[in-house]
Amino acid sequence: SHGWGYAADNGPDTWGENFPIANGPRQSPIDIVPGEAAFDAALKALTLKYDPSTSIDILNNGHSVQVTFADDTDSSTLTGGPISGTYRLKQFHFHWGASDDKGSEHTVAGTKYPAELHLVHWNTKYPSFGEAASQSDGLAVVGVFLQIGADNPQLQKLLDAFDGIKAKSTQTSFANFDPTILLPGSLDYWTYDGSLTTPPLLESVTWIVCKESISVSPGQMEKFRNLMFSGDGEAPCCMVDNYRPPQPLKGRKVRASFQ
Ligand SMILES: CC#CCNS(=O)(=O)c1cc(S(N)(=O)=O)ccc1C(=O)O
Ligand SMILES: [Zn+2]
Repeated sequence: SHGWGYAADNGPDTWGENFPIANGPRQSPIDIVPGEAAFDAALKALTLKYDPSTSIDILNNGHSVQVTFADDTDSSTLTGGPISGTYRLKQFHFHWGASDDKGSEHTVAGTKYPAELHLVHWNTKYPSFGEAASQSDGLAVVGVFLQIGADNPQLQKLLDAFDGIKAKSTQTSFANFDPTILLPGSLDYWTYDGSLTTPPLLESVTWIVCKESISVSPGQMEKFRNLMFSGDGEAPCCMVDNYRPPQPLKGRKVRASFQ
């Protein structure tokens, strides 16, 4: 099997072969230890302003399920928080496990959540996402943990679209979706300097991880697990455990926006 993935022969432990930055100084995800995160009163509140008309399609890209947004204007943006300037929403996607005891990328004092949502934004001081992705302040990803609980009706429209994108490299239109409905009630967050958690693992991400999680039911988790890493006509392989484990902190400080 060529190309990176999450299996034994192409998973996170092998990524350093083609992407040596995998062993770099600011890799993600990390284990967040609340007791070691310093409250920083200078951190601003997050301002997330999303225009549902910018949602375009939902895609199974062979690594995750992703909803892509039009990012040619400042219609859906992230401002405030630990960042300066305006970052545009490009896409959101998830990471999850084969069972409810794992699946998130970030962990909190060693605790794994069953899934984690990532909303990817890029700094408009750069001309494009691709250009921003290679800059140390180019990207900002908001992470939200999903924890097992009651059915989450806000996820339902997303989950209902999964039947049409079961196989790798399939997509369907996905209009008028407002990702705000996926956010927790509190936007208290931890923040640190990190990287993409998939190849090319670029060290260009300001991570903003929400302290409060959103709920997902066991039945809803099964819908994520029915997606496939494999394409039509390939040996079927369920899309599960598409998460990178926590990476060394290497002296980085994690700050908290809350006391
Ligand atoms: C150049 C380049 C790049 C990365 N693209 S991404 O930021 O949308 C992204 C970000 C992340 S994550 N987990 O780092 O937010 C995962 C996957 C993707 C993706 O390509 O699908
Ligand atoms: Zn991600």
